[in-house]
This record gives sequence, C-alpha cells and structure tokens, in this order.
Amino acid sequence: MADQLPAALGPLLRAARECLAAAGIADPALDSRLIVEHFSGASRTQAIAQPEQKVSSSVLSAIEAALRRRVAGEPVHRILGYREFYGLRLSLSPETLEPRPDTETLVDAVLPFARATAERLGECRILDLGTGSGAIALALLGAVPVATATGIDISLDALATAAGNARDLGLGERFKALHSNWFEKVSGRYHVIASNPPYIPTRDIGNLQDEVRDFDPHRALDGGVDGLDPYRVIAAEAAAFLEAQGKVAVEIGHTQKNEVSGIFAAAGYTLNAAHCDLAGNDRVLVFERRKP
Ligand SMILES: C[S@@+](CC[C@H](N)C(=O)[O-])C[C@H]1O[C@@H](n2cnc3c(N)ncnc32)[C@H](O)[C@@H]1O
Repeated sequence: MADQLPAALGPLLRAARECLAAAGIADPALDSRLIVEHFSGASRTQAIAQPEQKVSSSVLSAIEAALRRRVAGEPVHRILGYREFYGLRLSLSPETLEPRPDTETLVDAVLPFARATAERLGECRILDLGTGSGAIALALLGAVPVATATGIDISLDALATAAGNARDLGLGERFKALHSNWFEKVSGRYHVIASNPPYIPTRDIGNLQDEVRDFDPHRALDGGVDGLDPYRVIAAEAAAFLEAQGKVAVEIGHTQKNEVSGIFAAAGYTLNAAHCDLAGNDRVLVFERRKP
C-alpha cells in the first residue's frame, strides 16, 4: 500500500479515504482525516491550505500501517491511542474502555450539582467507580476547579492510564487513582458518586458490534447474567460513602431504566432525574437518599 500512497498531503488524504471506503469502513472521510493528521502532524488547515506539502517516508509507512489496522476492523481511536471526551484528550490503553459520547450525558447530568456544591461548600468530592481512562472524573475536575476526585478501578492498567491522563491535563493534584473492587478499598464520603459500570448481560457480549466486542476490554462491558450486577453492588453500598445531600449518578443500558430504578428504590433511594442521550435513549439516572 505504501508504494501507492502519494506523499503530498492532499492526494494522500484522498488515497487514504478511498482505501477505507473500498474496505467498507463506515465513515472513511473522518477516519482517514484523523489518521493522516495524527501521523503526519499536519493540522486540518494545513491539509486544506497546503495540499502539495510532502510527508516523509516514515510518516507514509506509519499511515499505511494505521490504514491496514483500520481495514482489519480496529477502531480508529484505538489506532491513534487517544479519544476526545468532554473536550479533553484522553489516552487509551488495552484495559481502558474507549470513552463514548453517551457518557458525556452523565457528566452533563451531575455538573450543575457539582458546581453548586463547590460554590456552597468551597469543595466537591467525587467518586468515579470504574474510572477506566478517567473520563467522568477528569471531565468533572476540568469543569469544577475546586473539585477533587477519586477514580477506582479493578484494572491496574486502566488506573495507570487514568493517572497519566490526569497529569497530562494538569489535573493530577486533584485526582487520586485507587485500585479497588468497587467500594472495597474506598474510604471517606463524597458529594457525587458517579459510575458508568459494565452493564451488558454476559450472553449478549458475543453479539456486540465487532469493534466493541473485539477491542473494548470485556471487564469493562460484562455486567453479569442480566447486566445489572454492578448496580446491585453500588445501590447496596453507596450510602456509607455518600454525603447526606449527595447524589449517585449511573449510566445505564437503554432498556435498563426500570430495573435499575427498582434496584436503587429497594436500597432506599429516590430517582432525582433521568436523562436521555443524544439519540433519545434512556442513558443516565441520578439518585438521592430517600428522606426519612
Ligand atoms: C464501562 S467501563 C467505564 C469506563 C469509564 N468510566 C468510561 O465511562 O469511559 C467500566 C469500568 O469498570 C471497571 N470495573 C469492572 N469491574 C469492576 C470492579 N469489580 N471494581 C471496580 N471497577 C470495575 C472496568 O475495568 C472499566 O474500567
């Protein structure tokens, strides 16, 4: 493929797009642009304004390798090694879920409360259960300058990535990565307990889109037999770590609103708010402790 790839940016972009389109990739224009810009270091403006600008042969080889991986089905952000989330660039690693735009709904859902808490108390302590790349915690820290967050995960690889992301974003001083099986090693009380837990029923994992099934870590996806195991743990144990006026916000699968609401209701919570994602699917539930 390298022999066929032209060295000038404009024709290179076109050839990359045609290569991905021919392979049936869903959005060849976007993916080819991301790959060419990332490996060449050229900005979007440069690629448009200076189409004749040449890239080196090592850059061409890197682009060729990336296109091969994309053609073989690897998601483009796994190839780039990062994904944007809530305006933050987050590095990925083998055991981090690729953060999804749906999860930005969770950040939007708790942000007003986190801001109000910070304003009222001069602090806002956040616990992010199953932090992965750190997406939820770091987005909230980025938006609430006095907030602090603890991100826990069962995966040491994910925790190292989350801590690295926090440092790279200048949020390292306010983020703590903690290795824990849900609440096992957690201490203290939090104003916000947030989680995007694994919520796919085990039997459905095999039917997921290839890009998800083959490249996202199964530990980040598998929510047990009915997909609800993590919600049972969170609902049962969160109260001991929640400030009196605190909120628990969870992302859910789009069919799980009633079941997850029921699990939290049985554990003494009321549903404070339900939010849909951009596609209009039920996606985020926010709970508070039922008043005695
Ligand atoms: C769906 S991913 C969410 C990652 C990240 N919060 C996001 O929204 O992009 C779920 C995360 O939960 C973690 N996890 C799975 N089981 C866990 C457990 N028993 N205790 C703590 N974390 C767990 C996984 O490693 C994974 O990082």
